[in-house]
Amino acid sequence: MSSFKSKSVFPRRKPGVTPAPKGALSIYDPIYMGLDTRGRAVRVTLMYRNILIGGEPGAGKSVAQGNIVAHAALCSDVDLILIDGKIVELLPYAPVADEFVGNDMRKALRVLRDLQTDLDERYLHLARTGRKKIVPGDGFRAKLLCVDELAYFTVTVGTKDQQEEFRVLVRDIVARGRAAGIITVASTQRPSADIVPTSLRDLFGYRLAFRCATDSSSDIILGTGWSSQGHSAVDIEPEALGVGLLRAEGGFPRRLKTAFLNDRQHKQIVRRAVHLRRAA
Ligand SMILES: Nc1ncnc2c1ncn2[C@@H]1O[C@H](COP(=O)(O)OP(=O)(O)OP(=O)(O)O)[C@@H](O)[C@H]1O
Repeated sequence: MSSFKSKSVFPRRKPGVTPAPKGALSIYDPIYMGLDTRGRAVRVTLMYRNILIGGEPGAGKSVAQGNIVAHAALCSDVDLILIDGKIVELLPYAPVADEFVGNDMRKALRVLRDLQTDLDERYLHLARTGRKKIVPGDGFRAKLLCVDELAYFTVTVGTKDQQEEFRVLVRDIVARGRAAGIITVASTQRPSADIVPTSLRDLFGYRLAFRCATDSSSDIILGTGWSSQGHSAVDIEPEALGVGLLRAEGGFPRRLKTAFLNDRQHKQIVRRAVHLRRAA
């Protein structure tokens, strides 16, 4: 995968807020995810948050993830770090990514280690300035880390040591990233305790469960106990592609149908994002 564009790693930008190019979005803006059962728009604000997306194969995870990445690509204030074990889901966004990693464990680990170093720098900056979170003007741009599919890197490829390092790095980035302006979007088609252990899943402020095979898989995404209260992604009809249960920190799961961008629309968004990012 070495032919993918790879800019110098995590450049530090000059302090001060550069005016956004005309028409650019912001990662501080709510991201449009789709419609709820009453036809109302569902939006999530991912800045200072993370989102875990799970569900059985073909249920709609990549489409949901694509909506988030599309929004982020059109923002002038966030860098994209895309890790895609399946390669094809996020590849269209490689031209606007600071880092794109395909099915390459060594590169994935290198990129995550760099991100962890960046995280350390951000916390040092917070400690020095006596503040609790990174804000615009700090000289640290927001970053969006998207990992598709967690299981690929934690159980399928690489050695046991590499898989463990991957798990530890992702957990640290999810745990400390919030305040530091590093957002994680992680997807899995295997919502099981070994892929998404409690120590990891509890760190996600947003959970999005598409159809799951069992109540326990659904609970792994949404949080323990929701299925026994009648909120289970098992109840989503198999033909209801793109229908999921979205739960925000402290809230009830809310049924939504995600917005669907086709390949042509993604291509158009990437072209626009390339233009916006050059102008930024
Ligand atoms: N919101 C939606 N509206 C219409 N169709 C959708 C929607 N979401 C998903 N689909 C349909 O379902 C198909 C599978 O969706 P998607 O690729 O997102 O599944 P997935 O959960 O990522 O699967 P896998 O785990 O195998 O990668 C899409 O190609 C599309 O045809």
